[in-house]
Amino acid sequence: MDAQFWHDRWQSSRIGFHQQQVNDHLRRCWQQLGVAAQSEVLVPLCGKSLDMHWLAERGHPVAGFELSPLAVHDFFREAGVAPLQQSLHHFQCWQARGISLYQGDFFQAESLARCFDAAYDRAALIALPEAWRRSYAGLLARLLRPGAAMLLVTLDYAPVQHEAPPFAVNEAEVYRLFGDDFDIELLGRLEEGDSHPLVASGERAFFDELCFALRRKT
Ligand SMILES: C[S@@+](CC[C@H](N)C(=O)[O-])C[C@H]1O[C@@H](n2cnc3c(N)ncnc32)[C@H](O)[C@@H]1O
Repeated sequence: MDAQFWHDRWQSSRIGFHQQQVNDHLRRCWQQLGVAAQSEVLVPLCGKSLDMHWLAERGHPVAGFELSPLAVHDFFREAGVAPLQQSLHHFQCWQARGISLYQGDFFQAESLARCFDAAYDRAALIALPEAWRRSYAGLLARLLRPGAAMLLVTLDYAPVQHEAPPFAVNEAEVYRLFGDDFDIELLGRLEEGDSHPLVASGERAFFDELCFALRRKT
C-alpha cells in the first residue's frame, strides 16, 4: 500500500478500521505485560485510535506514528485539545496531554534516535503488504529496548485476500517475523464465527482475532 492509498482513505472517510471503543484485547491483556506506568508506549500506524487515550490515562506517555495529517488533526480535535506542533527530522510532531503524534512515515522513525520500553500494535502489521512486514518487524526490534513488551493484535482468516488490507497474519507468520528478536506468547484467539458478517455470508470460512505478548530478547 503506498502512502496515497492511505491519504485517499482518510480523505474520503473510508476508515472502517477505526474503533469507537477502546480495543477489548488492550483492556484485558495490557496489565499482563507488566509495563511500568511511566514507560512510553510506541504506537505504530496509530490512526486516530482511542486506545492511545486509554494508555495515556494509565500514566503512559504515548508516541504514535501516523502518515495522515487528517488523522492527527481529527485525533486532537475530537479530544477537544489544541496540540503544540514542531518539526522533527522527517516528522511533524503534535503533542498534548502526554500524547505525541509523529505525522510521517513510520519507516523513518529511526531518524528520531529514540528507543521505547513498550509498544502496542492493533491493525498496524495487518495493514502492511507481506513484502513490508519483515522490515516492519526488524524496525520494531531496533526501536524497542531489550526486555521491552509489546501487545500485538492481528487477524487470521480464510480464504486470505492479498489485494487490500486488512491482511491475514496468522500465528506461524508472527513467529516467523518476530521469533528471532522476541519471545512470543499467544494470549488469546477470538473466534468470531457466524457473528462476523463475512463468515455468516459464507465469504470467509473463519475470521479470528489473535492477541500476542512479545518480549524483546536481551
Ligand atoms: C488499518 S489503520 C489502523 C489504525 C490504528 N492502529 C487503529 O487501530 O485504528 C492503518 C493506519 O496506518 C497508517 N499508515 C499506513 N502506512 C503508514 C506508514 N508507513 N507510516 C505511518 N502510518 C502509516 C494509515 O494512514 C492508517 O491510519
